[in-house]
Amino acid sequence: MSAPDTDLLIAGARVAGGATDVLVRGGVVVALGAEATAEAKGEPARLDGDGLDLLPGLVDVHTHLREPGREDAETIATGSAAAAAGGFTAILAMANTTPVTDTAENAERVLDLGRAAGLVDVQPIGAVTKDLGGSELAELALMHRSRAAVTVFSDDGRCVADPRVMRRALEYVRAFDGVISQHAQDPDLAGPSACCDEGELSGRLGLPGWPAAAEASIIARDAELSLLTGARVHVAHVTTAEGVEVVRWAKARGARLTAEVTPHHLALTSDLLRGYDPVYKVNPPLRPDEDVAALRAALADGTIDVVATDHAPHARHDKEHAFVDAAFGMLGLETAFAVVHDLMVRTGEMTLADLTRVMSTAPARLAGLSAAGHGGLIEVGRPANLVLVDTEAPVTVDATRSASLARNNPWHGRTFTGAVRATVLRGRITYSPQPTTDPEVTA
Ligand SMILES: NC(=O)N[C@@H](CC(=O)O)C(=O)O
Ligand SMILES: [Zn+2]
Ligand SMILES: [Zn+2]
Repeated sequence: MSAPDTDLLIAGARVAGGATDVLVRGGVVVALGAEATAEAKGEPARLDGDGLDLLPGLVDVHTHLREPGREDAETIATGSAAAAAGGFTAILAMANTTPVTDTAENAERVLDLGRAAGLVDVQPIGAVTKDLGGSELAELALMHRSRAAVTVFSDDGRCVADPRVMRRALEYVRAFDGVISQHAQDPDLAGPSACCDEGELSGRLGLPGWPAAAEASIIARDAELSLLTGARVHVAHVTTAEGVEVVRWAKARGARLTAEVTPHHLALTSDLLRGYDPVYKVNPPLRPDEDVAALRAALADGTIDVVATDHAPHARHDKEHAFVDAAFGMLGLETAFAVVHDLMVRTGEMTLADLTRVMSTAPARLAGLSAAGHGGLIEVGRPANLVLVDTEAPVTVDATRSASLARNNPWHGRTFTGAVRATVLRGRITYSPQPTTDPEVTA
């Protein structure tokens, strides 16, 4: 997507603490402070940053867009709009579409659809195995060498359970410093109908569960395989205290292992399943209080590197079923900033700079998007991928008003402190609910 012709002046926002003006031209930050206002040409588009904080655009390493295959649940365009509304400037699209993103051609198609939508950079994730089958490796190197330049691979939705397949995949991606994002859950440790945390509650609800050991054992195995191969492993959606402990141990041993947590696993507990509402059905499942507390502590102390949404849109007729029959997954792009800010920053467990690290800088680095101008500092010469946030504003989530096509939103009716006021992709305003002097450029 080309940069807009007019300048963009973001006036008076706090950048790393101090209020300043930021001038964007040709998609790049060209001046900060007094120079920004002085140098602005003609009638620049304006964003009023008074009382707001300007951060590098958020980056999500775990998004499910349902295109191709399930455009009734989400398209690349609607998912991109949800991402922009959530303050994201780049998202990684998971491979579990129909067809699966397991070839260079399929990856390029996702990339091109993302560019056509033009609201966020959509970077395809490649499947580890053909058709997510778990046995035969997908075209890893071809996907990497394609225009899509795939560096993150995942069979997410499924665990790469076979250790020999995981080892071979790691050996392949090590050649170009790729990374495998693992849905860490041993399928042999739970029946095929598992749908909640295995524990006291699953017994009471009469639902089959996944034990924490199913997560921890795969993380431990993959840490060993990372040490063996020298390749990078990323643990998708960690959910248990045991899992966190294994991540800590793996890092202490020097494994090239990173880990992510979702906003919903940081905020919601398995108690919510008492009402059998399928909106709370997600894979891996919501866990009890002790696990949630361990996840928050691990995010705050840096054991968990990134927050990722695992945005998983579903059509109504797939989600609105009896609990056991409903699809797994919940929406997350539009609410991630509010939830994480409210839970971790407003409470004092993290600073806004920490949030920027876990939601922008670290995910950008993980996905190899730093060079493309995601994450990192707001400084002259850097691409203007930015988000303007209000850390004081209350936001009440209304599931009926969403840029996403889907409505499986677990946050409906909840109020959080922290709102996205505008998102900027290479100087273009991709989301802005507030009036600007140039209404033409508002999304
Ligand atoms: N998170 C989910 O519950 N569902 C995901 C798959 C996944 O992330 O494992 C989906 O594709 O719907
Ligand atoms: Zn998953
Ligand atoms: Zn997922």
